[in-house]
Amino acid sequence: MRIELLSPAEMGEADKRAIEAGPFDGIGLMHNAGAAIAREVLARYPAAGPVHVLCGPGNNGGDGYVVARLLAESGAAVSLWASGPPRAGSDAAIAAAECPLEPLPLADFSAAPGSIVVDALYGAGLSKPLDGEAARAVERVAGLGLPVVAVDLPSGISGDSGRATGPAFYAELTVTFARKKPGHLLMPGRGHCGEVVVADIGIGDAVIGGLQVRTFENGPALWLTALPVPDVDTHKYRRGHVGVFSGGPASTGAARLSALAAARSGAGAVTVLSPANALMVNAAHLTSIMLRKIDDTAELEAFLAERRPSALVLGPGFGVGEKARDFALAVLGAQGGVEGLVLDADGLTAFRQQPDLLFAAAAPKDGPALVLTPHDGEFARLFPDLATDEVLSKPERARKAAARCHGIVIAKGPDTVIAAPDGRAAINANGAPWLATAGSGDVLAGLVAGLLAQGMPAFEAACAAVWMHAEAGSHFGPGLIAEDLPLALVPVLRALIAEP
Ligand SMILES: NC(=O)C1=CN([C@@H]2O[C@H](COP(=O)(O)OP(=O)(O)OC[C@H]3O[C@@H](n4cnc5c(N)ncnc54)[C@H](O)[C@@H]3O)[C@@H](O)[C@H]2O)[C@@H](O)CC1
Ligand SMILES: [K+]
Repeated sequence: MRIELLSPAEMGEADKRAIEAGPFDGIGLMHNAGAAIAREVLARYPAAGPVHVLCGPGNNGGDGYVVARLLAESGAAVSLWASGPPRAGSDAAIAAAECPLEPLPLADFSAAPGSIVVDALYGAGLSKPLDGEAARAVERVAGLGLPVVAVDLPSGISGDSGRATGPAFYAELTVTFARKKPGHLLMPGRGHCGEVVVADIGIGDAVIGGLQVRTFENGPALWLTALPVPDVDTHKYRRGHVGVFSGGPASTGAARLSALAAARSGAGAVTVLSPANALMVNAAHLTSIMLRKIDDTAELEAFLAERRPSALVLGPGFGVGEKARDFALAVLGAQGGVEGLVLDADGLTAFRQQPDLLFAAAAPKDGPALVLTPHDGEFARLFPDLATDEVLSKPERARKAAARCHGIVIAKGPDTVIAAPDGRAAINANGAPWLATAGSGDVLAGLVAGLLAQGMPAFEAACAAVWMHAEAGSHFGPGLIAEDLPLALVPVLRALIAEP
């Protein structure tokens, strides 16, 4: 698996352990890093004009000296601009000494149109916003519209959080080492990186494996083996039964979108649980999906006992209030059979005054799994302190929220993060802007429930649902509305199930 995302601290540790393990020492790794970047520059810009390499004072700058030397050796016209000499005795100082080019002061940086910029100012060591000559260099490069190849990370972007606390380069290509970092996938970092290439610089899989990394890029490698595939002799109720709570007569569509998605995900049976006054509206729009009247907790408990649904969705179009809270707590307190509850939209907002009530109900280990699917606004309603903590990255926020609510948190957005109470987190990177459409979240909630109902573990189910949902949206593309999504899941599922 190469889906681990290394924080800058973990990457530093990987460097250290790789050096201890050999065969490469620090300067050896730096030579490999520089060579990988030079190779990409030569391959992608074969007819390039002059290349301007901007070097910072640390080891990111060290990589830059190697790139400048190798490009010059290959016959390219190279200018070297440095913010100052590297620290004596560092690997960067060795790389600078090996580079025959005379560095020019970064403060004087200028370049003609048609040039290429290699950004080796700051990488994993970024500790404060870019200012002074580095900030001016970012401005000049942007003003000239020059293509930028970033070494490790575009300078100004945090590898941990993807945040830009000040000016930052916009790269066309970012070449990073061993594994991606969270900052390559989190916004706004992802938008600054351009294409991201991961170069092997001699840090082995065994070294990475020894780090016990808890952050991953979301993709099939993370959950494919847990994806439910029906046995030949299966029965519809063995494929899981999903119940989706419907809102009143004027807001039933959201529940049906969830129900359809649950059905398309492979759940054997799906029932829309409707208040009496919305039964006719729901009945007029449902065919293979079943319908049952539920107006109060007693009717809900009877349904849970008789029909033994394996997962439920509460929230889409449901309305905010006591009924939402009572139903959610009744599901979480159900004895046996219920694998999970997906709480979305109104189901989340309903607990804004008393989130602890919800979190306590999800605490028992043998109870149904809780999956929350908040967008930023809903997240802030349930976890106001975490939402306003500017120090935390999005994965750290989601992790803390997951631990607090004893459930899986799907923190939605262009860089959706899925986190588990045990500290695992996955960052989704196949999101498509087409998904920003009304009802898209209802489909996601149904999809999670459909996978949960088929026995997929909650973290894996949440990760798989987010990825498949995004994949379906990207495949469909322009014109997508939420009604299209359940059917657009079919080719995505087919391709996954066909994978060896
Ligand atoms: N042996 C190794 O450790 C290897 C490191 N590599 C490179 O080394 C980089 C990390 O090197 P460093 O840890 O030296 O860190 P950087 O080169 O990113 O930063 C160097 C130093 O600059 C200072 N600094 C940070 N942000 C600043 C700002 N905005 N303005 C002014 N000064 C600032 C800090 O004191 C920081 O330690 C990686 O990104 C990668 O490019 C690669 O060569 C692979 C091998
Ligand atoms: K950089």
